[in-house]
Amino acid sequence: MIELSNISKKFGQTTVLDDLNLKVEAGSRTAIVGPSGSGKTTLLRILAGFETPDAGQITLSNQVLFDQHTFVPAHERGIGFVPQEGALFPHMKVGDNIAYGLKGSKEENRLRVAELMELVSLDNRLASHWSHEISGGQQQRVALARALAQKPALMLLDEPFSALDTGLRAATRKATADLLEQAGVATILVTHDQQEALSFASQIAVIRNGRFTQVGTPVEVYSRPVDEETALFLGDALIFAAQVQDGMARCCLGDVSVGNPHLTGNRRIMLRPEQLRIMADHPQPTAIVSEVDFTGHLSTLTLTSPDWPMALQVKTLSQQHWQKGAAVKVTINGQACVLAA
Ligand SMILES: Nc1ncnc2c1ncn2[C@@H]1O[C@H](COP(=O)(O)OP(=O)(O)OP(=O)(O)O)[C@@H](O)[C@H]1O
Repeated sequence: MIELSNISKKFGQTTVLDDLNLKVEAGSRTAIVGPSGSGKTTLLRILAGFETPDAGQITLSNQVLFDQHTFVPAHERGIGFVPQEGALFPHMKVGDNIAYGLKGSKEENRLRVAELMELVSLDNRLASHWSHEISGGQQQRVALARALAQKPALMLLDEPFSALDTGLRAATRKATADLLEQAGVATILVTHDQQEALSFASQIAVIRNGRFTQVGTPVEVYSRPVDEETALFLGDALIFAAQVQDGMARCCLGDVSVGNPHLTGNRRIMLRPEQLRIMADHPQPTAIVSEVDFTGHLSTLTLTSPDWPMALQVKTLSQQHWQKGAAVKVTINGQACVLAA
């Protein structure tokens, strides 16, 4: 569907995008996730046609959009773009915002606007409101409806949910994902929020300093991150020194499978906190709970043991028996991930 090959971009002497390659299949959802300043918006603007790369090639359904001889302008790309904020024209009513760019008669456009508003679950009566008279979540839906009006094959979303509060954010994200899937529109979402990326997309591209450090499914990048920085960026991680041999890693918590018999030597391994099983009232405890930070649903336990080189901090489901001084047994579920040296 859309394919980027060797895309690079400099602003002055600074390399902002460095040799990026990515494929997005028709009708699929990809999230580009990375810290502030990593180049996400620049990449999205390049795909939309608002910015020109210095090198590389972009093709959409086998049509070259950009290479050293070709530059298809934004309005000819058939790509929808919902920017971070300020997406709506303030001097236009909601209905006119959505109709902007529609080419039909007045009556045809009115019907199409009603159809699009229904698609994004907006009450049709809002069509006659000014954009500042509707909520942030509704404004995002209007922006989405306006982009969908062009029947794009590809939709670009630049942190479209960032201005919304937590509850509305999750609901709008789910509604957006569902409607784009129903419409069969491929989507690229840019976000610095790893949970948003993992929940929204079927393909995650992790970007750091203008390079993709890893591209894979949400489960792959979360449970098998390539390096420590990617591991920590995608969620809480426990990282240990380990001796790796014959598909097993020996670390301070015991032996754990790494799933790959070819890895050997002194390595660093990663576990996600949910892989630790912490049992109170066990006949053979291995650690002591030295701190409990209760935050409602979850508590952070600080665990210490004379056999460990350092204390472990583990976020886990709150339980009444997590008391300071409790003796616990700690075991590992699943496989550890061996990080790049
Ligand atoms: N037009 C420009 N001229 C010069 N430098 C720019 C320009 N646009 C972006 N940059 C720089 O490129 C780098 C990447 O910016 P970009 O906005 O793509 O990052 P981002 O990952 O989207 O960040 P954020 O999450 O904060 O929006 C930054 O260092 C930024 O200052």
